[in-house]
Parts: sequence; structure tokens; C-alpha cells
Amino acid sequence: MSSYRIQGATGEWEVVIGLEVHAQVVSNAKLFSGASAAFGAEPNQSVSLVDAAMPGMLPVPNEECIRQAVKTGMALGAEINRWSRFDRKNYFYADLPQGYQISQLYHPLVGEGTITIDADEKAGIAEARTIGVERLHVEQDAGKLMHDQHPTRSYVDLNRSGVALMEIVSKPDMRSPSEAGAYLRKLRSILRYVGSCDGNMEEGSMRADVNVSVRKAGDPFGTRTETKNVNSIRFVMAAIESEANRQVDVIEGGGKIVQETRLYDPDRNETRSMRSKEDAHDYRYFPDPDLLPLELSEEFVAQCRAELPELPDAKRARYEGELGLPAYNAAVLTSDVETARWFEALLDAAGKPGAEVARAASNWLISDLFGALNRLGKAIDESPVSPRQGAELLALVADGTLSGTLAKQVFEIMLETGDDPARIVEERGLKQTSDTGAIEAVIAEVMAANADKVAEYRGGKDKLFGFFVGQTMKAMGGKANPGVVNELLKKTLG
Ligand SMILES: Nc1ncnc2c1ncn2[C@@H]1O[C@H](COP(=O)(O)OP(=O)(O)OP(=O)(O)O)[C@@H](O)[C@H]1O
Ligand SMILES: [Mg+2]
Ligand SMILES: [Mg+2]
Repeated sequence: MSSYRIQGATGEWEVVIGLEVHAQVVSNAKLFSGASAAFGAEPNQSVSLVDAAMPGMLPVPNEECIRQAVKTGMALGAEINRWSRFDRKNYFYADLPQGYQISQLYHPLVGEGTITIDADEKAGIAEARTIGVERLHVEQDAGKLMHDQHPTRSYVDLNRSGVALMEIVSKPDMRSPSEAGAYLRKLRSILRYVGSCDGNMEEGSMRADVNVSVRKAGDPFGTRTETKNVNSIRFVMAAIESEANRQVDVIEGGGKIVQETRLYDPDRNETRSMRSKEDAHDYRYFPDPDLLPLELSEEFVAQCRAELPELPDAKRARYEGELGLPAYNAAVLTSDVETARWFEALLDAAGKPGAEVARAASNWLISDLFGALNRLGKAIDESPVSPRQGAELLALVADGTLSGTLAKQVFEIMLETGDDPARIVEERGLKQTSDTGAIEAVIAEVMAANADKVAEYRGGKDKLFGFFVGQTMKAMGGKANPGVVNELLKKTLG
């Protein structure tokens, strides 16, 4: 269990967190209409008669959206309900032309599953934890109101109206802001592996409703508040922290927590009441009469399962086991699907090498390539160096053409010019030399110029060996094979 506690006047408080995540489904068309679901179109350019709720229009479920949700459910290790049903959730708001949202309350598409979060000592997560997922259902998104386009009017953009969302509801299993952060990162990673949601929180394609309550350890759960539509992991963590502290203050001040919807204000780092229980919506849920229940055939379910890619936990275990990578490398390389893809393309280009080369490749990717991408402010799928070029560079190191130092120089030139490493080595004469005659000649010069140090070394000052290596390498412009230099120095110095 997490050791995260809030210190109040009356003792320590435990924080209980449950997250409802809305994830926009990757699909060409919307959940019940053929209009485009793409982000970034001009306002109201992707609106069909169904999305605008014209009278007499009938919804038709988009099989692709259902497929994405089923695959996501499978990736969460959840039960897939072969029979589910759509319900109308009725409420009145200007961004909702139908006057109701088609959702699934009573019979969701996906039942209970789990998400495992890793131990993270720095974040105070002592050991890996399995967080329960209550359900996953599909529903329609609403449109977007714009209040900043005109001094006295609000505009509505219905492009998002009817786009498919997956609502993924966790159990109240998290106990600290860090655990909530880790849960969201892991969920986002899984969604991206499956390809069912791009997980882009800035563009709003993944957002979280944050349910928080506090209690003394061992007590029953307290009353929760729900902070709606938080759009970054950092804000989710901050909202939990501030809301939990607020609740402790209220309770210790003799007050009561009311179950209510709140909003997080990042500028003031506080949550504010949006609507309280008294004016809580009665959504008057009922089965949508325009839609038949969803019945999934065995073939459809089997096909979804067959399409499921290797998922982050399995991939990581394979990297550690089959490829023999250190645990840290395996974790870093699998945490995000683009990185794993790049790494696997690198291994493919290297001809599916054994453990030693795989490890060298993983180290190079994590330190050199990530370092460079960081500097350039680029994501891995925008890397100026391709996996094939990376593999070629690593091969030049493996066959002794390049030393580690030279490889770094060549890599810098690759980043600048986009050229292949072999060509750079050829054109700029950056080859490492193992020519013993040339190296011996340089060693002789170095020893002549440092006769005093040679005497000290021979008198027992072993530490000086590194000095001679350094001098020799420097005199050879970094191009000598360090193995050969070491060997020859040992022989010559005695
Ligand atoms: N005492 C509690 N403290 C913190 N979180 C809780 C507590 N009880 C329930 N939760 C969490 O609150 C969330 C409830 O979500 P759910 O979708 O079931 O209902 P809802 O919020 O009432 O409905 P809506 O989808 O309309 O917002 C879940 O994530 C659950 O884990
Ligand atoms: Mg909910
Ligand atoms: Mg809710």
C-alpha cells in the first residue's frame, strides 16, 4: 500500500481515488454517423444530419468503433460482454443537439479488468500494484461551445458531436497522486499500443474525471467529489492533492463533504464547486429505442483478439527474458509504442542479433539517440536517423571500424547531414586504426616525451596506465583501436 498520507490537525488521512477516463476512439467516422471524426477541421465541417439531431435521423453503430473498444477491453484483461445495450442519458445543454447522449449505463460493452502500475521508489510507489477497472463503455461526445469568439454571443462547433468515446472507469483503488499519474500513463500506453486512442491530452482526446475522498486508515470510504475534465496528468495529480487537502480542512473544521461536481483551476491550483447534489442531474436513463442491443458474434470477438498486438507488459517481459536486456532498458523501451517499434526496426535491420548486440543497441538508443532527440526537441518517430542507419552505425562499432568515441562523432554528423555512417567514415577518414606499426610508433613518442612518468610507472605507480592510454589516443586523434592500444602499452611499458 502507498504510504502517502495527508497530515491533518487530528492525525493522518488516507486519500481514495477513482478515475473515469474519456478516451476518444481512433476511427474514420463517428459512433453513429458517417461524418469524419478527424481532429482539426474548420468548425461545423464534420457534421452529418444525425450529429445535428435533425428530426427522423437514425443512428447506425460504427463497427470499427465497437472493434476498437472490444480490443481495448481485451488489452485491459477484461470480460467482453457479448450482449450490451445503448441507453439515453438525458440532459439539456447547448452543445448537445439531441438533448441526450447515447451511452451505456446498465449493460456496458466491457466488464471488469485491471491495469498494473510499476513500483517507482522516487514517486513513493513501493511495489507494483494492480488497479481494478470497473467497466468500459462506449458513448457519444458532445459538441464544443466557444465563448471567446464574440463579445455577446457564444458559438457552437458540432464537429466533435457524436464522435465515439470510451469511458474507462477505475475502481476506487488508488491511494496517492503518484499512483493516479502512473495509472494514467499506463492506460495511455496501452491505448496507444492497441491504436484505439491517440492519448493526446492537449487535444482533448483523453481526459479524466477525478473522484476523490479522504478517510482515516481503516475507516469506510468517505463521500467523494468528482472533478471533471482534467486535461493533463500533472493537473490530475495537482487536483487530487489540493482537493484532498480541502476535504481534510472541511472535515476537521466540523463540516461535511457533499457529493458534488467540481472544476480544477490550474492557475490557482484549486478545485471549485460546479454543481452540488441539490441540483444534480436526474439523467432519466432509458434504453435507446432507436438502437437494437449489440450482439457480438464469436467470429467478431475472435478477430478482435487476433488483431491485438503484443502489449507493454508482455513486451517488457520478452525484452528481459528472450533478449536479455537489463530491466531498466526493457521498461524504458516498452513504455511507449513508438519507441518499441523503433527499437524492433533497429533489431530487424541488425539481422535479429544475439543478446550482446541487442543490449548494445538498447543502450545506444536510450543514451545516444534519446539524448540527441531531446536536444532537437523531436519525438522518436521524427528521428533524423533511421533504424537502418542506427543498425549500420552499431555494426561499424561491433566490427571494430569505429571506437565508441568515433561512433559518437559519426552519429553527430549523421544527425546533421542525414548521411549513412559508412559513407561518413569513408569520406571523412574516421576509421579506427588497429595498425600496430602506427600505434607502436606513437607509443614510442609518448614514452619519450614522458620519460619521468614511465619511470614512475615502472616504479609501481600503476595508476599512470590510464594516462598513457589517454596520451596515445589523443596523439592518434581518437582513431586508434583502444583494445590494441591497451595491449601494446602493456607490452611496451612492461
Ligand atoms: N468513496 C470514493 N472515493 C473516491 N472515489 C470513489 C469513491 N466511490 C466511488 N469512486 C469512484 O468514482 C467513480 C464513479 O464513476 P461512475 O462512472 O461509476 O459513476 P458517476 O461518476 O456517478 O457517473 P457519471 O459517469 O455520470 O459521471 C469510479 O471511478 C469509482 O472508483
Ligand atoms: Mg462515469
Ligand atoms: Mg463520474
